[in-house]
Amino acid sequence: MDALIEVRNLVRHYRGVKAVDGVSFDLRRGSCFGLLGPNGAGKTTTVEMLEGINRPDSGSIHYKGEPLGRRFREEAGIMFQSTALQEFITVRETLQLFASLYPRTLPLEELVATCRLGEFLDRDARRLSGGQRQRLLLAIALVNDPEVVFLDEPTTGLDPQARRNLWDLMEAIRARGKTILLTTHYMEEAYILCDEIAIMDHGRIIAQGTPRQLLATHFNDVILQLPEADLGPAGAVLPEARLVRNGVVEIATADVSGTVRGLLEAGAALERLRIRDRTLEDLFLELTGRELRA
Ligand SMILES: Nc1ncnc2c1ncn2[C@@H]1O[C@H](COP(=O)(O)OP(=O)(O)OP(=O)(O)O)[C@@H](O)[C@H]1O
Repeated sequence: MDALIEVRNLVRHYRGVKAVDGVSFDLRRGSCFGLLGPNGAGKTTTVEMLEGINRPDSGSIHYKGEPLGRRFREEAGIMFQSTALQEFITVRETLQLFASLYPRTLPLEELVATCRLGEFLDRDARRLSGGQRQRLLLAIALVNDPEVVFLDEPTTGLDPQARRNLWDLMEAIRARGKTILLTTHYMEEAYILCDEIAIMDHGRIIAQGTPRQLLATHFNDVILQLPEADLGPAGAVLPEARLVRNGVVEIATADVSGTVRGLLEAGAALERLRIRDRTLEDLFLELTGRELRA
């Protein structure tokens, strides 16, 4: 897979704040690339520079080997975090309005079917639920049948069901060969949807790779979870790697048998013991010392 977009050494300051501090990556054709990070990491600023709506102080962005220009604008689709929808017009009219801005567009029926807008096509576009609104914004991003789609935190604020619905739509878009750049603070979302992930913090990429690669490179252990109340006297002799979350102790270990034996010998009750794999959330915590959703 070759690079559709090449990003090199992007830097962007806002009055003393280095929002983006030397970011480089390739967006490969047909892939879903995830930019992950906490609030203020620099994701939106990075995406806005790729979208051509925010100018870098330095660095370069090439689309199909050329600086961003008319070709890029015609072939890119953008789903903004918030788009002011026109008052008193329906979903159908909103789509027609956006379609009128492009020389080449997808047929309306196809957009409606892809984004499942059929049920509320004639409703005032401002009277939609959060999930319906995101589906409309996604349809707007697809109106010109783009090659590359930018999705900036598309599922933030949605309930779990609506989030899953949107994931299905994103999968369907990728299955049609589109290239996707997604920003999110949801690890699970990135893990499920993305071929490649870059984790950002303080304007820099601090880790990059496929979700599996990232976890395999950084971890060779699993997490044992046990309610703190069940530790009993073992609490005093616990291995160092422990973390208490909502009353549950987490013990990182590469030697499950040995650790379980040790806990039993030290008097812990293990009926409620759980084992979980490492997640991207753990990776972020390990790399930065902070929780991702801080
Ligand atoms: N227009 C602006 N003027 C001044 N500072 C800004 C502006 N936009 C962003 N910043 C600052 O730049 C940094 C990066 O912000 P950015 O919005 O790119 O992060 P983000 O990772 O997208 O965060 P979020 O997840 O909250 O959207 C933050 O410190 C932010 O306060």
